[in-house]
Amino acid sequence: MEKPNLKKNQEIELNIEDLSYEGKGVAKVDDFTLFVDNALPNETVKAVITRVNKNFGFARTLEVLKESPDRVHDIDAVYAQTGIAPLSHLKYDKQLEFKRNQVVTDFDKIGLKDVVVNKTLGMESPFNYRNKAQVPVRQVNGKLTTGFYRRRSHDLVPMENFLIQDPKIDAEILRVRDILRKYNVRGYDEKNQKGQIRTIMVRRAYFTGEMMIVLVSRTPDISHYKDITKEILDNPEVKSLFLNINSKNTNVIFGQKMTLLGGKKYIDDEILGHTYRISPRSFYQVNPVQTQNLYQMAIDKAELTGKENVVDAYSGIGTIGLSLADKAKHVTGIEVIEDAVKDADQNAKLNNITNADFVVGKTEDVLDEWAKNDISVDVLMVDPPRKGLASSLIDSLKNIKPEKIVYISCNPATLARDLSLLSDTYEIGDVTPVDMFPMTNHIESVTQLKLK
Ligand SMILES: C[S@@+](CC[C@H](N)C(=O)[O-])C[C@H]1O[C@@H](n2cnc3c(N)ncnc32)[C@H](O)[C@@H]1O
Repeated sequence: MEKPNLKKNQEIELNIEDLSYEGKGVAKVDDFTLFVDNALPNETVKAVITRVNKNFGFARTLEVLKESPDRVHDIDAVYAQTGIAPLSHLKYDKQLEFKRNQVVTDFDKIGLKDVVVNKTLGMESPFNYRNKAQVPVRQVNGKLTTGFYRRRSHDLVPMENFLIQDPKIDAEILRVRDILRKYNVRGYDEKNQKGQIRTIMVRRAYFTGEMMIVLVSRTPDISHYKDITKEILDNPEVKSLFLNINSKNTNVIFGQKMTLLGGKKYIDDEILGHTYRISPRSFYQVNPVQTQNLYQMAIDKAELTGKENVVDAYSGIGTIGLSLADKAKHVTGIEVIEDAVKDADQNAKLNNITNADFVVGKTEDVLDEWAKNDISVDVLMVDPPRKGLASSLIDSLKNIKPEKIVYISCNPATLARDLSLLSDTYEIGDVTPVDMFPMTNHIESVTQLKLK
């Protein structure tokens, strides 16, 4: 392939042919692929080239010259330029179609052409759903400012309405921002490694309204921190306030040191009628409405009769295992983060659940031990991170042979890979994508596997 003579900052007219996995328009210039922000298939756009790599490049739409009927107009184009809502310019029903098509494509690629992929289960109201915000903070024009990153950069786009977050979280971010401004606390200066606050994290429990705030600072020396603590806790919904110190030049949000400034160490929320305790570092699903739909679907696919030993692998704070405990003989959760396991143990007690316990460890290590010791599992629920299941875990599963596996996935590519590896031992049921992340390109799905 001859690389065309394209340069950064060059303006160019492009015909968009497809939508990439990341939700970018795909255009070809003499067979050279450009990924274009805020562009849809069948559109012609005027764009500016933002990067040229060896085999592909990136561009940003400046003007839509010929428009797709699938484009949405009433949402500010600024959202499509940031990583927070990269699909907000696409009609919602088309977003759901796009997500289903991605799953179909990934299954086709791996050779699982016969697996049925159902329609994506969407939301009735696909905005303001997130119960957690991690908002970057910078010093802009001499003021501590909150917003979101422009895509593929750390440039802050100042924002007050974040479109997909709980509006009470958006309001709280502005209130905290103003308190910090009042005491002359500075926003982070990434380039010069100066300034203080780099992120404000807010979690708001959907069912109880309790809020947790974590101020992530480059340095621990925040003057007036007692006044700041008092004013932040003046909002009676804020039940927990932490200061986290992260002095490294890194994309990882939290540093090692997490100090409680005021209130309690956790907040409580409810899912499917159970109460959960959530610590700042624990994984907790971000879309409360769809989480209940997702969990219910997963529990239904487990087809429990009350006699089963169930493993909830990648259990987080125990939400899936505890939601199904009353339908099983016993539940064992496996989770690598110790704090989350402590939360899970606490959550079992809080809900008077006596047939569930949780172990700290990697699922692949724990189940390898179980395979060696002939410990049986009737039903396995797996909800791994994006990288999917370790290959050693697939080997252990072929020895342990649970009757059923329910696979909750947040990455259709690794789901397809893992199901293909298990397909000699398991019958693969239909796959249902569940839209946990409207306006973004992220795809969650649930599948049932039955031992052949
Ligand atoms: C997608 S989250 C699911 C959590 C939980 N099932 C829920 O719905 O809230 C994945 C979880 O797996 C944990 N994790 C990551 N790698 C792991 C591993 N190898 N073994 C066990 N847990 C792991 C993470 O800490 C995280 O809590």
